[in-house]
Amino acid sequence: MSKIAPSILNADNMNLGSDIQEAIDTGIKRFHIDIMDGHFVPNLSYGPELVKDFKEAFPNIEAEIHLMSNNLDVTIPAFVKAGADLVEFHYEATDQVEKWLNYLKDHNVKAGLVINPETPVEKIKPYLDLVDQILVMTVKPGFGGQSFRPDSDERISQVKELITASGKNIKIEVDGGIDDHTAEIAKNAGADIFVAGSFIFKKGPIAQQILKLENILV
Ligand SMILES: O=C(CO)[C@H](O)[C@H](O)COP(=O)(O)O
Ligand SMILES: [Co+2]
Repeated sequence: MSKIAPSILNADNMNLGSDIQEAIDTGIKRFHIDIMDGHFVPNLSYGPELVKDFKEAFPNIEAEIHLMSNNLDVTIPAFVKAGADLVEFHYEATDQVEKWLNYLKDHNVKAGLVINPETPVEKIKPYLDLVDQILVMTVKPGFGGQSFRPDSDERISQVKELITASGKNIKIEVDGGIDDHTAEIAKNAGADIFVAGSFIFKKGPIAQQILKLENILV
């Protein structure tokens, strides 16, 4: 299974279905859908209708929701109802992390916890029994096309150590500024899943860009 989760944020909105299909044709099984609420981050993106349409069009492909919202009472139930396969929300967005991780488990949706670059890595420790995935942000959330932060490899290694010590099977995902150079840095630090947006959708033919990443990640 591909370790790459393309972020559609920088895909061509007027040709979104065909951009997604082109990526699927290379073997992609999961897409990363960035939800920005204009409040937790200073940008706006998609709503639950997009996720519903995605699942209708591509029922066998995973929709991973990166929820950049602090209005979780509204947004988590809405994206669960829309058919999300995995929802990852920010540690920084709520003081009810445990409640929302349990909500996702109760609804048979995989649960991820996201940490921003400034958040101490140890903050994830109390939640390792409840998560399927930890997303280590490698840029400040809110915009595509930023540069991978140079302290990211150390943070990924620290998350890896915490997960190994816990004995749990939790995936580490990285998001922000991933290309065929930074993917290798993140991989060597212990990342399992690689989100890439502008590298896949803006820097060349989609299939060719995915292949460049696959070659690094084998
Ligand atoms: O969560 C995100 C931004 O907040 C995006 O997933 C991320 O930025 C991907 O885009 P790129 O690969 O262009 O950095
Ligand atoms: Co994202």
